[in-house]
Amino acid sequence: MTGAELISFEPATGAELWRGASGDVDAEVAKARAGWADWAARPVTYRIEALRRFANTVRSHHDEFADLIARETGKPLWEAKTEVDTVINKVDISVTAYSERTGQRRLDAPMNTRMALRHKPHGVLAVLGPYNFPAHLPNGHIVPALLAGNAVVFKPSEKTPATGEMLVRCYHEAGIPEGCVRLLLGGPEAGKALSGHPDIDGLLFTGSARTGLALNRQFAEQPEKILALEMGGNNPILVWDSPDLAATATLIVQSAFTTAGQRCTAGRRLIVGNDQYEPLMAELTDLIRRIIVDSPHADPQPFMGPVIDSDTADMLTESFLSLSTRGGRPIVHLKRPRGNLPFLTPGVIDMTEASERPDAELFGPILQVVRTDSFDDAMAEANRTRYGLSASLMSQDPKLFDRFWATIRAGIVNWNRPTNGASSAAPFGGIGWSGNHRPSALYAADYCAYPVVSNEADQARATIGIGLRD
Ligand SMILES: NC(=O)c1ccc[n+]([C@@H]2O[C@H](COP(=O)([O-])OP(=O)(O)OC[C@H]3O[C@@H](n4cnc5c(N)ncnc54)[C@H](O)[C@@H]3O)[C@@H](O)[C@H]2O)c1
Ligand SMILES: O=CCC[C@H](NC(=O)CCC(=O)O)C(=O)O
Repeated sequence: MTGAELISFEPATGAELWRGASGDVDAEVAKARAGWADWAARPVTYRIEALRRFANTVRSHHDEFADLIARETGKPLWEAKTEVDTVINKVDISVTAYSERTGQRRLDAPMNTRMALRHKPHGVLAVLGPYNFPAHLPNGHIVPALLAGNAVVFKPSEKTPATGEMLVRCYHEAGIPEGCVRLLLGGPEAGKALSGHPDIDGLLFTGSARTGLALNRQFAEQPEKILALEMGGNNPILVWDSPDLAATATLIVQSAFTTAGQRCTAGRRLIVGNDQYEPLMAELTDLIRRIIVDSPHADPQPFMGPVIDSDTADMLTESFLSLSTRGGRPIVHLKRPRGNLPFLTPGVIDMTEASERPDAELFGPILQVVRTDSFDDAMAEANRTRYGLSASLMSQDPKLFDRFWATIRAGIVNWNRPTNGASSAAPFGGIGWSGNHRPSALYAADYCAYPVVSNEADQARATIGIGLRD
């Protein structure tokens, strides 16, 4: 039980947006436990219908919801609208995934018997959400979890409690029982108490590698609990013999700076052959100069808004400086144009000659560039990370893409496409410090239920034919 006050501020103005009290972990878990059995016992068609009502409820609040997300995260309104669309679309995608991956079907069986494969829910699942997609990403766990028959205790990021609250309100307004989806407000301490609670059956997490690794340790001796970790990335973009460098530059900007670089799949490291370096930097700097950084509701709409808060902006500014003190050469300086407000303009820094290239996810609009002589060196550089979420090759050569695909260590491997903007209709996840081999999106169905195989016959029949005395 905490009860401590929680306040969220609009990054773009610094104004207070929302204020409320942190929740009571024991009470929320107990309510979910009490609500679970009835929900799990309902036929899946009932749960599908309830979730379709949820999609319609969100649709009916579309503009209000997008406005809130834009205010609370600082992302542009156009982008917040796409986040709400993704929340809505998640329902149909999850229904398809449920039946394809975890529904029920017959398996081959000996004569006079049957074998059935069915799936059961785990029970009460905790969901911990990040701030960058405060509705879409937790919803990407919650919808498949509910569909499979679990109850959920959801703790949104302490930086986006208002969006978390609105998401849960939509489930309840749609008639999903209050015992099935519980909202727990609070910060990391509430997260720790929830993830360590003895009465949860698993944890579905989206957030940083630092937190994910701590959770991995916490769950190490609890094999009975499911743990799905969706974490960050230090994602490479490799440019090699790309014929249209203007188009390539747009894909790089889209990868690195959409959502002010606050996407787990953002392109963080640009690796480029020496002969294309100069013309590519010219295209890139031209394009970056045209990027509008402004408030979420500004007209014209900006490409990107501020980062989430001033502490984060301070940390990113210091990180950029620290990269230069290690020998990085700024190509486009990261700037903070509006005093203490957390607006940042994109920064690009050449790290080729640096004494050290730290393998850290800088979660903001910073792109590090490395030049190489050979494609092999470029591949080695791309794989020089403990993370492994997304990677892109920009090249016209299909043979290079074959080599890239075979050698790169990542869960999303793209060709002449951005590192981000992944589809909900495909599996989504990474390796290394990016996840624990429980991919989300289409494959979220897999970690929301466990398979149960039944060998069945209508009546008992004698089966031992040999080895018995008369
Ligand atoms: N792979 C993905 O799908 C994906 C998607 C979005 C964001 N991310 C990653 O999320 C990060 C940004 O989000 P963030 O800063 O909110 O992440 P975070 O790890 O700081 O927080 C995520 C959630 O965990 C809680 N938490 C923090 N410390 C905890 C602890 N010790 N025990 C239990 N709970 C704790 C937070 O309160 C929050 O709800 C980035 O690293 C980004 O790459 C990953
Ligand atoms: O910040 C991390 C998510 C980024 C986003 N990925 C998805 O939305 C995956 C699809 C899903 O979970 O439904 C992206 O790649 O931009």
